Order: sequence, then structure tokens, then C-alpha cells
Amino acid sequence: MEREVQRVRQAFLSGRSRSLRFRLQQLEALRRMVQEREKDILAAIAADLCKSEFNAYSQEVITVLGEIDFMLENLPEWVTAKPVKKNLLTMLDEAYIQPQPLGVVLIIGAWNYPFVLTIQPLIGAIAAGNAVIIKPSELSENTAKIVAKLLPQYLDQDLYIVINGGVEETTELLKQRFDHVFYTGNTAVGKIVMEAAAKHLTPVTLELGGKSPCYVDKDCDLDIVCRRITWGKYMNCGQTCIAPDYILCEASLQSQIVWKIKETVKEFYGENIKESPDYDRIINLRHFKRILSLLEGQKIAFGGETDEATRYIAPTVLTDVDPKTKVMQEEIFGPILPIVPVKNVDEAIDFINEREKPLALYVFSHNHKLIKRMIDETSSGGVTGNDVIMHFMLNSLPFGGVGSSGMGAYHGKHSFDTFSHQRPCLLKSLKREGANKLRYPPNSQSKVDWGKFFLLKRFNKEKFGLLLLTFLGIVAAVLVKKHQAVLRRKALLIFLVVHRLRWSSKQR
Ligand SMILES: NC(=O)c1ccc[n+]([C@@H]2O[C@H](COP(=O)([O-])OP(=O)(O)OC[C@H]3O[C@@H](n4cnc5c(N)ncnc54)[C@H](O)[C@@H]3O)[C@@H](O)[C@H]2O)c1
Ligand SMILES: CCCCCCCCCCCCCCCC=O
Repeated sequence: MEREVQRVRQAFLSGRSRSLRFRLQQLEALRRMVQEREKDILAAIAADLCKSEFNAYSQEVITVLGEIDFMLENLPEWVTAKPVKKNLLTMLDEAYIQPQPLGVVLIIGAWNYPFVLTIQPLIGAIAAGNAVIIKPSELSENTAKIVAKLLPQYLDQDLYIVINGGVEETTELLKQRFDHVFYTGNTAVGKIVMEAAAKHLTPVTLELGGKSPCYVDKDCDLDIVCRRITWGKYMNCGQTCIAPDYILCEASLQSQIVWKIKETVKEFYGENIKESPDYDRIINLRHFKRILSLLEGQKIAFGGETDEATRYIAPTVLTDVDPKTKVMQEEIFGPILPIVPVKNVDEAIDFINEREKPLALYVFSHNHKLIKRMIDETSSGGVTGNDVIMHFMLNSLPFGGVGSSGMGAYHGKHSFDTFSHQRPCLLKSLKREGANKLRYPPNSQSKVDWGKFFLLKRFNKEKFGLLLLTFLGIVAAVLVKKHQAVLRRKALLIFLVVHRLRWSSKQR
């Protein structure tokens, strides 16, 4: 493992990942890989999650292609140095921010959207000029294998490598020194990752999970609301980090919501859900059993059918759920939707705030003020109002958690920033030493006054007259002595005087 990381570091140190041209070439190659090997990629995702090609394409491949296109379009602008505002002391200097790659990045992917959750961070890391080690989730082994097979055929083989394996390999990898670790997965492992990274003072991005609430106000169109919730909850068999985890609503809405979700499930997946190509399966037996255990003691309004052999769990809704029961204590990550009745929006806000900060928050209402209030008075990684999931799809929005749902964010420019160091650069001249005397010892009240003027725009009024006279004297001397080449400096001096006079008149 150590040797592999060394190899990647050597490749990074060669400097070839840094040029804009190289980054664009690699991103184009990645796009070619996705386009040319689409069938293999879709087949791997299908084998891991029992997912139709249509679903795999629209849930994973579209996002990856969209992200690459977005990077290719914007990268030339993002990589350029950005000039910054200057103060009086640096007026004649060059000051800018230069984004630079961090170095060698470790990306640890999750299994639930095994392609997009591994490749989308990779796109950001390449765009920012890094070398990358990718560790896909071992639970989605088919996608892990195809990623390991295809990437070296299209990308630089020393800069971007895939290491497959389980907990043992990940643990070993995490002992190595990286310049950034980007982890997607559960909160418990997130803590392990952060602890390991801390040993090297390596910064981390943690894309974690949590219970994302969905508040349904009585002022809304329940048909539409329930269709949108049904889509986001049962997509990928509920194994979506930002799936609505549970519904909060007034008790009077509960039975209507149940009925409308049931009808929508029929509309989406037909009478025989098991036969629907649009309904996926639980990733493995461990998760299957974990999800079943959440049903114990609950009132099942509909659904609840299961088949262990195929790891099928029907879309299920639970009503009158007691917040103290197990299903409300952990992230469900499966096709079970509890409804917890609350008295009103105040109680819903309290309910959300008494718990860990979720990855997503959903609010449905015709009342825009109510949505804004929910946003103002709660915290979550992201929010979608009057829909679910869709904030993930807009790459101008940073995607990430807050508190126990994660730290840091990515997508689009936010990925580029996550994998870049924003390097502040100030370039001075070795000339103009006169002005610098101000900061050299021995110090004095007059220097402090000048310092206040230059940096704080505050100074001792009594001394102002004297200082001004001295200053004008210097200007006059300079005007007499210097020629064309120093015109810029004269202009600055005049500017300083005018600026100071204006300031002084404001003081009065
Ligand atoms: N925020 C997001 O974008 C996002 C996306 C997907 C999933 N998630 C969250 O991830 C969770 C589901 O994924 P998961 O955690 O089951 O995925 P997982 O089991 O596939 O784990 C993710 C990665 O962690 C590694 N890992 C597992 N145990 C480890 C250990 N003890 N030490 C070191 N590395 C270890 C695995 O090898 C894998 O690469 C849910 O909580 C979900 O909400 C979050
Ligand atoms: C053909 C219709 C295209 C619309 C696509 C909408 C798909 C949403 C995909 C959501 C992916 C969510 C990934 C979430 C990451 C956490 O698990």
C-alpha cells in the first residue's frame, strides 16, 4: 500500500497533473470512457443493485457526464489567478489568489450509487490538478471491478489509481499520508476516517448520512406532494443518502398521505412490484435484516412484504410512529417511510432541532413564508422546498452535510474548491523602500499614526497638520526630482493626500 501511494505521489511531483491542458485532456478521456463503456458500467451497477439500465443511466451516468461537461466549460476560468482588492500599503503591488492542487487525494466511495459517488469526486480532484487514489466500496463489487478495469485504460496510470478491497485495505490505506481524504459513507466510519487523517493533519471531506425529515404542511396539493415523496423515497429501494427518511405532518393529513402514496406506488411500479424493472433491491443480507428489524412493533399502513432470497422489501408506510422506537433512532436507508404526527409547524421545527442535523430537509407547502421559516429555524446539509432529492442535481449548489451529516461539500465549482488550495500571493517590488521604513524599528508615535492612516484610516488629529506638511513636502520633492518613469508613484502620493484630506473632513 505504501509503495502504491509513493508511486502516485511521485507522479504528482512530476508536475504533469497541473497544466490546464492536461486536466482537460484527462476529463475528456474520462468522458470518452463513460460514453464508450456505458454498457459495461450499466451492467455492473445493475448487478450490484438490481437496477434497470434506464435507472442506472439517469441516476448515475447523466450526473457524471453533466459534471464533466460543466468542468470542461468552466475550468479555464477557475484555474486563473484572481486579483484581489488592495489596501493603501499594497497599492502598487500585485495581489491575487492562485488555486493550486492539494497533492495526493484519497477518495473512498459508497455502494448505494457506486458509480456517481466515486467518479463525481474524482472529476473534481482531476479538475483541481491532483493525483488520486480511488477506493470504491467493496459492497458494490461489480462496479468496483469495472472502475478498476476501465480507469487505467483511459486515464494516466500513475496519477489516478484504483485500490479495491474491504475494511482491512481501507484501514491500511488510511495509515498513509494524503493531502486530502474524501469519504462517502456512514457516520461511524466517518469518525474512523477523520481520526486516521488527523494523525497526518490531513483535511477531510465527509459525505455522511442521517435522518432527513420531510414536513408536509396542510396548505399544499397532496397529490403532487405524495408523488414527489414516493419517487424520492423508493428510488434505489430507499438506499439514498438524501431520501426523505420520515414524514412530519398534522394527524389529520396522515390517512390521505397513506392513501395517495399507496396509489402512486401502484402507478409507478404496477400491481406486482417485484416484477417492476424500476424497483431495485437491498444491497445485501445484512442490510436486509437490519431494515426488517425496524418494522418490529410498528403499524404498517401498507407494504411490509419481503423476500429474503431476492432481498426484496416492498414500499412500506408506517403510521402513528412513536419517535422513541428504533425506526426513528437510526437512518432507515431502505423503503420504509414512517409518518410521525405533529401538532403544527412549531412542533415540527422543535422535533427536527432536538435531533442530529440531517443531510437534507424537505418542506412542502404553498406558503412560501412557512418554507422560509423552516429554513431559518432549522439546520441541515441541504434543503429542497416542494420536492425531494433535486438539490443534488444542481451543480451550482454545494452538496454536503453539516454536524453529524458531514463536513465540506462538492459538485461543480465546489468540488474544484474542495480539492484546491486557495493560495494567497502578494508580489512586491524591491524598490520603494521609503514606504517600508514605517514598519521597521525603531517604532514611534508618528509611525503608529501613519500605520493607522494606511491600515485603519484612523489617526491622531493634532499631529495631522505636521504629518500632512511633511507629506506634501515629500510629494513636492519627488515631483521636482523624478521624471516620467515615476509618474505612477506621484499619482499614488497625490491619491494618498486627497484620500486623507477627505477622511479628515469626514471626521469633522
Ligand atoms: N452524503 C452522501 O453523499 C452519502 C452518499 C451515499 C451514502 N451516504 C451514507 O452512507 C451510508 C451508507 O453507506 P455505507 O457506510 O454502508 O457504505 P460502505 O459500507 O460502502 O462504506 C463506505 C466506505 O467505507 C469503507 N469502510 C467501511 N468500514 C470501514 C472501517 N471500519 N474502516 C475504514 N473504512 C471502512 C468501505 O470500504 C467503503 O469504501 C448511509 O449512512 C448514507 O446516508 C452518504
Ligand atoms: C430521466 C430523468 C432524469 C432525472 C434524474 C434524476 C435522478 C436523481 C438521481 C439522484 C441521485 C442521488 C444520489 C444521492 C447520493 C446519496 O446517496
